[in-house]
Amino acid sequence: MPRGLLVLIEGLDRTGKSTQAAKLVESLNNNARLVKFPDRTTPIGKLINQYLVESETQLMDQAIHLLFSANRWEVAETIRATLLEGRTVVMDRFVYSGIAYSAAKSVPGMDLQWCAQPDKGLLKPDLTFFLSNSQTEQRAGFGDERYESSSFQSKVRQEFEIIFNTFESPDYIKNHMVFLTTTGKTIDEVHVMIDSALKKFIQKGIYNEDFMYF
Ligand SMILES: Nc1ncnc2c1ncn2[C@@H]1O[C@H](COP(=O)(O)OP(=O)(O)O)[C@@H](O)[C@H]1O
Ligand SMILES: Cc1cn([C@H]2C[C@H](O)[C@@H](COP(=O)(O)OP(=O)(O)O)O2)c(=O)[nH]c1=O
Repeated sequence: MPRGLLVLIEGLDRTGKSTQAAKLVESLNNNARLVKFPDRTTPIGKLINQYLVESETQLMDQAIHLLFSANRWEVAETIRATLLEGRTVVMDRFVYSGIAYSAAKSVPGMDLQWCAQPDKGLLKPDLTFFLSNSQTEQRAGFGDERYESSSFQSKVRQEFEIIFNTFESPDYIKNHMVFLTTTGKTIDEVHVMIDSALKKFIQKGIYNEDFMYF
């Protein structure tokens, strides 16, 4: 039995990632599994949630970075097992967010290499969608959480670009990443873009049984 596909939906805050991840899983007849990061339901995830929603919660930037990474390692084995069952796993954020948001803080010593280290060894997605939207600040809920300010988001965007160009080969970017601008597009229109890119990816037959790793 062929393994399932590991699909990632990435992007800045309120770009429609969760909406699209849920729609994608639904369109795969619920045979796919949705995994959202941060997973706020685990004990580590509860701490992360507190940090994000309560501005008075203080944690060293290094500590919260490691908690976000640990939150991914908590479910790493479940993700692998699901893929080996032949089911697709759709992730809503993953390692790229972990590196980009922490690096955007410009904390001395927390450079890209430092930020990337704790996630080394996690499975790398077969296909990543990166959603961009220039109107997210007008969306419901923007500004409710710690990182949701225009200036910080624009720093995060720059870090994402640096990460893709530093850590990923042009070949990986060409074959395994899809950048979608969704400004002015409805939820359904974005879904159609994602669905057709996924079908094209499967048709090309680029992914194989071997897993890739960060
Ligand atoms: N294409 C779209 N057009 C308009 N509103 C959208 C679109 N996609 C998502 N939204 C809305 O924007 C808000 C944030 O969407 P969400 O999927 O939670 O984003 P994220 O997971 O990236 O933070 C929600 O209120 C959602 O209904
Ligand atoms: C997964 C992850 C998210 N984050 C940040 C991004 C978001 O600002 C915040 C919460 O993520 P998320 O719940 O996806 O927020 P949103 O729905 O607004 O996109 O946590 C990190 O800083 N590091 C990480 O490793």
